[in-house]
Amino acid sequence: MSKFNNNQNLPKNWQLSIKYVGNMEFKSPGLVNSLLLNHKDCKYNLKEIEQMEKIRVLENFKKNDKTKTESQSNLLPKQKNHPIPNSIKIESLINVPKHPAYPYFGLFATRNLKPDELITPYYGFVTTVEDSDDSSDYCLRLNCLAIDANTIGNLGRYVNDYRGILDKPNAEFREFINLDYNRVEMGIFVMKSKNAKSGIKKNTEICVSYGKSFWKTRNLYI
Ligand SMILES: C[S@@+](CC[C@H](N)C(=O)[O-])C[C@H]1O[C@@H](n2cnc3c(N)ncnc32)[C@H](O)[C@@H]1O
Repeated sequence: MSKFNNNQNLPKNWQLSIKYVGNMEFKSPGLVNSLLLNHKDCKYNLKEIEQMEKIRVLENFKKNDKTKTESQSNLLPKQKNHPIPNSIKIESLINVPKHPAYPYFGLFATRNLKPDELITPYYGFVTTVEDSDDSSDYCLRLNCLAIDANTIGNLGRYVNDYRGILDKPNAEFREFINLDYNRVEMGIFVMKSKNAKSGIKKNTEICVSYGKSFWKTRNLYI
């Protein structure tokens, strides 16, 4: 067991060299202010806030999948941990040599996921964009902040890009408002669709698009 993950329930196939977190871990406490809806330093304007989906994340996950909340010590005051979702799992690709992310991991659905459903928030180590590591394969922008799940993260860090796996992405990164904290977060959502039959079927890999610029800097899929 690594020094990071003592006394914690970890998702199956979680790599022990990575610290599992059920919430964002801010480099300094003040950074959260730019995400807080009622804070003077909030970086989002009223129109942007109005347009974002508002979700009571803990309630949502407890209701859909009967997940339990874990406790953890090094969070900001009043932060609870997001439960490990039961609706997704990390799968090793060690026996899938044709998979473009072989021999590492991918994120898969353990039940049918509905169109537009929040699959998981994306958590990791949060810094300003200036302080972030450009070369990280796990780094996402959230306005003036960067969430890097390279060494600290949750299940979201295992989502692969669709290229070479699916014809098109079945999920997407999207900002939303987590009403548990009244703050903006980044989430992985099932693609929206008017067709109730779409969504993501059980045991399918969940794949987003990282965007062309991600691959351009890595000289792949260009
Ligand atoms: C956020 S990680 C995804 C999880 C990663 N597969 C793992 O096991 O940790 C991003 C990295 O996964 C790999 N990857 C993801 N999607 C890929 C794809 N479609 N083709 C090739 N490599 C991919 C690349 O190495 C990329 O830099």
